[in-house]
Amino acid sequence: MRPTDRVFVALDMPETEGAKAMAARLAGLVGGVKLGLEFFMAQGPAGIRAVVSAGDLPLFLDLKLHDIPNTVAGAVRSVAPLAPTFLTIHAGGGPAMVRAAADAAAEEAARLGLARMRILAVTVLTSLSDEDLAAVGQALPAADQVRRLAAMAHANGADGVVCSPAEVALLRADLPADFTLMVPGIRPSWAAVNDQKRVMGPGQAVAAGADHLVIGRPITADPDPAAASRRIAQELGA
Ligand SMILES: O=c1ccn([C@@H]2O[C@H](COP(=O)(O)O)[C@@H](O)[C@H]2O)c(=O)[nH]1
Repeated sequence: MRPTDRVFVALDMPETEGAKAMAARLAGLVGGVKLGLEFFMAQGPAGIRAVVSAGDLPLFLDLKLHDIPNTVAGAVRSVAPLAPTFLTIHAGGGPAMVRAAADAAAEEAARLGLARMRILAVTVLTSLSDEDLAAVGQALPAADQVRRLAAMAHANGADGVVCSPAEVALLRADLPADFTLMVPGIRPSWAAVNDQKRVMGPGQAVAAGADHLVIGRPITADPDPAAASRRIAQELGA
């Protein structure tokens, strides 16, 4: 994999034209686009299609589905025609929900004749610290909770997890090499940390074993997003 292919740029914005322009500008400098709740709530599936075709890049659809198994399976079927490479669900939805999502992804791919989207389970959001977890009644440190959720997600058919860079090395030791580690909370030394709590630089995260990096504001809020992407690519060894 080329170093730039590891990076999914998070296009957290509500407007199609802005997201299309950013995707087109970054084509060749990143491996794919990540579209999430802000964009999907505003523009829906039609907006997603427009952005993907503007950059001709793989799609990571970060909807973080979290509901009862039947509802999540239905949502997975509903987004399958968008042919995302990756789709997120929340691991906290439990074993039956993870299994329902994985089964729905496989069934729908076979029915539509598409490549199967890879289901990624979000473990503990990178914006949460150990203290934040305690405040919502989770006594375990974040790293322990991430390990527990990742093992559960793997056992129930998920293709990988979303975790912070701080847990990558632990999960690499626990889980098979083909279990995808998708890693946000990436902050080059020159970028603001913002609301993220468990962060690391891009080079360090890949050295620890991350497959893909999710990077938003360090690229999209930079006055020159293409130059920021090139700086990150250099740090990854391009
Ligand atoms: O635990 C998580 C899960 C998802 N994200 C998403 O990644 C990007 C990060 O954007 P930055 O601007 O680089 O902070 C964003 O779209 C989140 O929704 C995450 O940060 N942490």
